[in-house]
Amino acid sequence: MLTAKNIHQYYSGSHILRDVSVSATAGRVTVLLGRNGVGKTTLLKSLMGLVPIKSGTVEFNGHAITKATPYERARAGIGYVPQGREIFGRLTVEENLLMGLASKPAGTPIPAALFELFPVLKQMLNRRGGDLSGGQQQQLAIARALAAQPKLLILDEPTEGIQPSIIKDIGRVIRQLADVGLNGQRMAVLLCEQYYDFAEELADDYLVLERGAVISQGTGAEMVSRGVRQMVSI
Ligand SMILES: Nc1ncnc2c1ncn2[C@@H]1O[C@H](COP(=O)(O)OP(=O)(O)OP(=O)(O)O)[C@@H](O)[C@H]1O
Repeated sequence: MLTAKNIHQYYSGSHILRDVSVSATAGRVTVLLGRNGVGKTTLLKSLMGLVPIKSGTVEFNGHAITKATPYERARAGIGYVPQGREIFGRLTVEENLLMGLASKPAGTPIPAALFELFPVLKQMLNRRGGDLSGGQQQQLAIARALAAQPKLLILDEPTEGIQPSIIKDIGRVIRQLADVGLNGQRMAVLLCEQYYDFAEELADDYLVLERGAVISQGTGAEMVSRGVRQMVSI
């Protein structure tokens, strides 16, 4: 579904991503791990087109999207949940969800399946985003990215600052999205995560970044034998 090859990225002269290749496949959760500041967010932003890559290629469903704008990538079927959630605090939950439909024709409804995944959002439709707890905001951010029914969901550290019970719910949702999708179509999930146990439990595939380069990758089942926990521990 998504294939990115040989990505190099720089921020004002510093080499941030070094020849990174990554792919994501329908029905599978691919986990991106690495310590603070190794370039994980930069990689996800590059895949979403939020920062232009210096060199390398990105293909989505067989089409080159290397030069596509974030809007075009959203229209092509990529959903993005940014680090820190970026909820519109003054807008209601419903309005936040409608923002997720910006790439769809006017009048496209919010998929009812979202409220089955996150029942709490249904009860809070008229509350302001800023009045929700951190965990509820994270659920809202995921639901907003799902509103346009993407084929690939990219999540940047969805467990950051979230209480354990909601982390469990989010983990269940991610598994369900990969296994059966929102409406029966299995999704590809690319998840950047610092919380190792959560990552290991969900990973069908993994890759580890260190100083902008991939130092290990394989299937989720190989994470223990390859010592991935030690690679990312501080
Ligand atoms: N806009 C920017 N301009 C210049 N340097 C940046 C910018 N954004 C990030 N960096 C630097 O690029 C490197 C990679 O940052 P990035 O946020 O991608 O790392 P990360 O692995 O996601 O870290 P974290 O886990 O802390 O979110 C860091 O050294 C960071 O300081």
